[in-house]
Amino acid sequence: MSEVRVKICGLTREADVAAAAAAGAAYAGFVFFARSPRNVAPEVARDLALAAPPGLAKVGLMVDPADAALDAVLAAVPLDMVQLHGRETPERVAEIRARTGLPVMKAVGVAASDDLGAIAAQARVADQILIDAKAPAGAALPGGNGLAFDWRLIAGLRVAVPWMLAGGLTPGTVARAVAMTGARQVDVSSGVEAAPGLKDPERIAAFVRAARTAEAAPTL
Ligand SMILES: O=C(O)c1ccccc1N[C@@H]1O[C@H](COP(=O)(O)O)[C@@H](O)[C@H]1O
Repeated sequence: MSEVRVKICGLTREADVAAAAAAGAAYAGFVFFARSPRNVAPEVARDLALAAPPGLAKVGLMVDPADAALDAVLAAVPLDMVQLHGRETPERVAEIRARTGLPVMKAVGVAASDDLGAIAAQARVADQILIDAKAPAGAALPGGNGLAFDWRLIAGLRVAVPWMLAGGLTPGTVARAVAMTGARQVDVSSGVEAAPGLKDPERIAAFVRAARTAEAAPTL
């Protein structure tokens, strides 16, 4: 079985990009969302993206972006994928995919079994699905809250496109999350930080190691 692929999200400094690459991450995420402590201006993200070595895919995270915001980010930053973390409908996901010409990963928040239908609906148009913990009502951020959900809800789930598990993962929990869900890709932000927006290279390395040593349970 191939190794679990890791995305380190919310990178704000060149040293964090270097740490993600050195640890063996497959994806580096940049957040374009003003309310986030990980928000980066497009010009900053451009420098970070240019500092990323080949093989590290650059993902731009946006929340319900207007076309003008999308265009501004895409014009400045050499991205490999767009991550949509808002309330984008499947129709809007398809539109953004066509507009940007990039693969789109659509985040779906999960708190209960009722939330699982959205995964199948979005998988009809998105290139990848990010299964994240649903943000609590009134949360300032739709993601990046360091909260996990009940992984049993998605144990054995089949998704029509590649998917990634996110939500409150840490170096100490990621192996169990992979074993319980069968995830072959995982995404982390808060769990590898020294402070909001500042990654810790040792935690990044420990996370990637732990994710890769995890044995996934077979899907049902
Ligand atoms: O990280 C952020 O600040 C953020 C802001 C707005 C939407 C999503 C955000 N992060 C994404 O949330 C998940 C889970 O993060 P965590 O590990 O629980 O902190 C992750 O996919 C980030 O890509």
